[in-house]
Amino acid sequence: MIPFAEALARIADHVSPLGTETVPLAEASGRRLACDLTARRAAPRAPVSAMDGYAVIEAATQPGRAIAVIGEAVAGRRFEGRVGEGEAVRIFTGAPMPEGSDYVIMQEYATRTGDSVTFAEGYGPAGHVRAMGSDFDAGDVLVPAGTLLNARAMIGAAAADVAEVEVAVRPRVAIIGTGDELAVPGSAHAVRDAIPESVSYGVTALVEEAGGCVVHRAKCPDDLDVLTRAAGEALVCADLVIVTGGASVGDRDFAKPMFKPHGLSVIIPKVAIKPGKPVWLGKARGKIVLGLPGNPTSAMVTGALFLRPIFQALGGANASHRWHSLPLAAPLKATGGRETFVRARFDEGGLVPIGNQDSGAQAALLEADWLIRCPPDQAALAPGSTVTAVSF
Ligand SMILES: Nc1nc2c(c(=O)[nH]1)N[C@H]1C(S)=C(S)[C@@H](COP(=O)(O)OP(=O)(O)OC[C@H]3O[C@@H](n4cnc5c(N)ncnc54)[C@H](O)[C@@H]3O)O[C@H]1N2
Ligand code: MOO
Repeated sequence: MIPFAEALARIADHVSPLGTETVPLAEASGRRLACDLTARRAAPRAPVSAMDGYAVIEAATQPGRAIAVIGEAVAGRRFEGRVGEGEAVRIFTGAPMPEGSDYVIMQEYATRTGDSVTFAEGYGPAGHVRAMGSDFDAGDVLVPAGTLLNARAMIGAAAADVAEVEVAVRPRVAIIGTGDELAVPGSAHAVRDAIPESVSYGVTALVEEAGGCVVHRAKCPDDLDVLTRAAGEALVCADLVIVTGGASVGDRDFAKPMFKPHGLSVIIPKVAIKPGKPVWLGKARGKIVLGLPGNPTSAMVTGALFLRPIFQALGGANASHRWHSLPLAAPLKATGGRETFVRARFDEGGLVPIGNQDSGAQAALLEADWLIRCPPDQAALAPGSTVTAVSF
């Protein structure tokens, strides 16, 4: 059994990048960026209006005095002339500010009569002008290499004005669920002693969130021959094979033995964490194999803690977690001899450990969106204490 920090270090040491490919921007969502994306132009490229209204010279404008409207500026087509004192240009949101103007009065304060406009009291103090470069400058790195292109990052990528992006090759993942008791969801109720196979569904979602693609799924009984064949098939079609269950010490725990004939070398044997100490990592036929414990909560906790760094490493990024220092809003129990990841939810006042900390829990997972990282033998903590946590 090795400490969690050592397990993360071994992932960084043993999991190599799969390489990169270029894809059209429209297909880049969910992919991991391989190179920095740099802005070709500032945004805005010139000062622009933030409102629909009238562009004027602030110092030369006063409420109640009619001024001449000399033209129009729209987003994508500027007014080519110059605004002078006592003049206004009709302007719309996003339009470049006409030369000479420095201020936009919202149309809600304007009364238009033919070619002149009068403004009501109270239009200030904001001038509603977005300064050139106020969003970003030419040459700024908008999206750094290694970023998983989520919704917000896609905006930055497109704003960088690129048609295609270089991304990490999407890891192909196979998931093998092991256990005689497992039935396809929808069929378990009809079979005595069967349970719905839930873990692979959660693991699939974790894989997809991390930028991977599940290419193969199998659900196998605890039969070493069957499992060994399943391991062989999975190793052919995937870059990463995830096997769930059978990781412990029971007579029918075959997760490691099923990979032995395929040349398994163990990188992480088990990890001194709670829950999930049976989690393991190895390599077989040049592919990464991750073994997750069968208990659903243990599988999700270890999945979250290990899949993220594995995908980062496969994608050529630094393998790391984003740890947060957050306050406790409820008491936290003392930890035992293993580093412990307490499932918690975030309330207004801070983190609240959820009631059911059983590693076999399924229903309680829905409540928990944070993991509190507790060192071994930590004393009980009172509300208000600061803890280290990672999103779950
Ligand atoms: N004598 C010992 N027993 C156990 C130890 C130990 O150190 N000594 N470790 C315990 C810990 S910790 C865990 S975690 C579990 C993990 O065991 P396995 O990885 O071998 O998991 P299974 O025995 O196959 O299953 C455990 C539990 O989870 C259910 N399960 C399994 N797969 C799924 C699935 N895909 N979907 C839903 N539920 C699943 C299974 O039915 C069992 O109830 O071992 C402890 N034992
Ligand atoms: O560590 Mo196991 O994953 O607690 O039940």
